[in-house]
Amino acid sequence: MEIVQFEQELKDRGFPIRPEQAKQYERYYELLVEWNEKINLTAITDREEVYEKHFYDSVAAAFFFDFGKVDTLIDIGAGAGFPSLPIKILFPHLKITIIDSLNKRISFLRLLCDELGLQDVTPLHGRAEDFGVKPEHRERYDVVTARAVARLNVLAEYCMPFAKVGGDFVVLKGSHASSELNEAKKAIKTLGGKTEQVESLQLPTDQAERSIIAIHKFAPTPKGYPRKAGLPTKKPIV
Ligand SMILES: C[S@@+](CC[C@H](N)C(=O)[O-])C[C@H]1O[C@@H](n2cnc3c(N)ncnc32)[C@H](O)[C@@H]1O
Repeated sequence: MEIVQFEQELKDRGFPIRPEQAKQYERYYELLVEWNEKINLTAITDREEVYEKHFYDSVAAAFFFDFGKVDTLIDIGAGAGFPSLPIKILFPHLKITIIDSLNKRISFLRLLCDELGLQDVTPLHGRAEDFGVKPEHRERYDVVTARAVARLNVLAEYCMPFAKVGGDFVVLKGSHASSELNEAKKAIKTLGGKTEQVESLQLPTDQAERSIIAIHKFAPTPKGYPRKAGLPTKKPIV
């Protein structure tokens, strides 16, 4: 989608952006493409595709979940910053923590936040399973986000431990959301969650189907979760 369409779509959805925010998205695009030549960040490098499949797709979570009402957000496996950093540009008050197991991507995120002047973003290198048992991160966040990291039953084990009781896990998925949700029912319940909302939308020009799933955390995650690094993938909760 063209930049003007991106801005218009956001405006139509109730999120008009200021010129400084438009500049932040533009600079994000430039740095993504520049750094992508040195380290593998994304397969998508065309400007219009990045605006639609990375920026628009990320901020679409805000069409259904009110990030204005929360303060702290952690993004698990954010890679080049998706979905949390396009959301941060739209909601500058958010305090963001990012965890990714690839250190080169974390280095990119640090530089990106400096260049874009994004405050209160803390990128951390490591695995979700290791951070999720640390008292300073466990059950400390209002909202946990993730996109394109793992199937939902595995992802729930990575993400749910970070959410406060009363907080939410907002996950961005493609067209397989309902089968993944079925498969993840037991994991979500075991980890203290309950699915509250599943919303679908189509990307405006690509027409690809996208889903946003909001899982509410109503009870603490039992102590044994997350299990040791690698186990959630090897033996998902079924
Ligand atoms: C396919 S990329 C998706 C990146 C981004 N969320 C997006 O939508 O473009 C998956 C990312 O998750 C990270 N990742 C995978 N498993 C992880 C784990 N257990 N803990 C932390 N990061 C993980 C990888 O390093 C990678 O950067």
